[in-house]
Amino acid sequence: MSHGWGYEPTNGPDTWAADFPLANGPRQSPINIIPKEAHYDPSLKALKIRYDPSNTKGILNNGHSFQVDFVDDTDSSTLTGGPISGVYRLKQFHFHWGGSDNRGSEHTLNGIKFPCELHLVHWNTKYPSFGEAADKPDGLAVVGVFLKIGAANPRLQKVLDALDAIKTKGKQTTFANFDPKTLLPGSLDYWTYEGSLTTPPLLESVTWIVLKEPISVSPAQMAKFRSLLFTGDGEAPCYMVDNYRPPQPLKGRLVRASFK
Ligand SMILES: Cc1ccnc(S(N)(=O)=O)n1
Ligand SMILES: [Zn+2]
Repeated sequence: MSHGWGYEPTNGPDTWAADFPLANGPRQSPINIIPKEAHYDPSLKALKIRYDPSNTKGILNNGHSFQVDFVDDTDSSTLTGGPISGVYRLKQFHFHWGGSDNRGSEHTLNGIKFPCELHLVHWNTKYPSFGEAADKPDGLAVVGVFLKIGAANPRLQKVLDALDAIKTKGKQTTFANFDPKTLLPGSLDYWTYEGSLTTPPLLESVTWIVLKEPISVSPAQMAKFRSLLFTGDGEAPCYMVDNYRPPQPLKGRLVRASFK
């Protein structure tokens, strides 16, 4: 029985191309961002992010990360402006992190890894649903935020306090009235490029919007991320760590900056 994809040596990023040939495609993510090689584009608009905390639906351990899901049947939690056209609706947010503080992010800056990276996933409402949008070249927009070791971040705590209830794969619990905007840094300056989902099916449908300014996370808070399990109840436990894909070839793509 073929095991599913994951982040272990036997099923990790270097093996994904076997089942997901897009892994070697022309617009794969993440990438290493080299700020000096990014092109300032004065035509890029400011990001407009409006989230309604009452859209928060729940929190789930999906066996690869954990995600906070949002009701997306109206335009009440949206991303507009920035490099995108039209209205994109918030679907969920999740994180990627390392087994220690020297790794964990998917995007890197001048080759530097952060301990963690937040992804806020949005889909283009020109399509009827996330599922319909997910395989279109302009279907998704993901806002990426780096987490940097520093003071404890009080805005993360409500999310981290919910993790005890979703320790194993498949567990979910209620999670309500959370405003993901509180997780964003003060500056919304960003880099943007055309890329893909960073986990299978690796669909090349994502306009990436990576914020320049990180938010803080403490070592103790990172330990909380690492307390989750990849494995389900009754399976030999495997801690959920190093759930990140390394940077992929740029293949001639332009990385634009919204700031000088
Ligand atoms: C919803 C979803 C699926 C797969 N991968 C991603 S990611 N890591 O590119 O944001 N998001
Ligand atoms: Zn992600």
